[in-house]
Amino acid sequence: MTIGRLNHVGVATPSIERSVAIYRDLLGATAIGEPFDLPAQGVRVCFVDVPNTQVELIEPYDETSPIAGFLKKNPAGGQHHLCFEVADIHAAVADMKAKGATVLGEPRIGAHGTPIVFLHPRDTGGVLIELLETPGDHH
Ligand SMILES: CC[C@H](C(=O)O)C(=O)SCCNC(=O)CCNC(=O)[C@H](O)C(C)(C)COP(=O)(O)OP(=O)(O)OC[C@H]1O[C@@H](n2cnc3c(N)ncnc32)[C@H](O)[C@@H]1OP(=O)(O)O
Ligand SMILES: [Co+2]
Repeated sequence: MTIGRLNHVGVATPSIERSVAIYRDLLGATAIGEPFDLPAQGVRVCFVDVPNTQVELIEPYDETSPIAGFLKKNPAGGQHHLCFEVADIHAAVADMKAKGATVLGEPRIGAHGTPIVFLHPRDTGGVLIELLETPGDHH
């Protein structure tokens, strides 16, 4: 497996609305999508498009969200994960497992509508890594 393009940087926030105001008003972002719920993944999501990648703003969907613990430790929010594209998510999972990394759960459909999986931060130098099967084309 080889990681490819940095698809997005995940940023956890207690309030997508407040974070959108920061990226729009302070940082001058001009391509901010509409927030949307992803209950199956326990988050509300909003994409800030920048050249070559995206900031993926994520807010807990409810108290069972996988990012609830992170926000308890980091109440103001913060950098949460990096997402790299891979050609084949199943081959990537097999390769990661063969190399002894902990793959969290099974590949499932993420916010881009393609299969994703996460590697445990303990195997990746303390950085939560998401692998995403490359969408058909880059827009
Ligand atoms: C899928 C939709 C969307 C997309 O792109 O399509 C998303 O990206 S949604 C993103 C939210 N979903 C996930 O993050 C799913 C995968 N994450 C998990 O399963 C958990 O967050 C996990 C296992 C990484 C951590 O779970 P939790 O925080 O409940 O457990 P611990 O507090 O015990 O953490 C264990 C250990 O990991 C460290 N940790 C936790 N979160 C992070 C992080 N974001 N980056 C780096 N390190 C992290 C935590 O500090 C603990 O370390 P330790 O030294 O053991 O204290
Ligand atoms: Co993500």
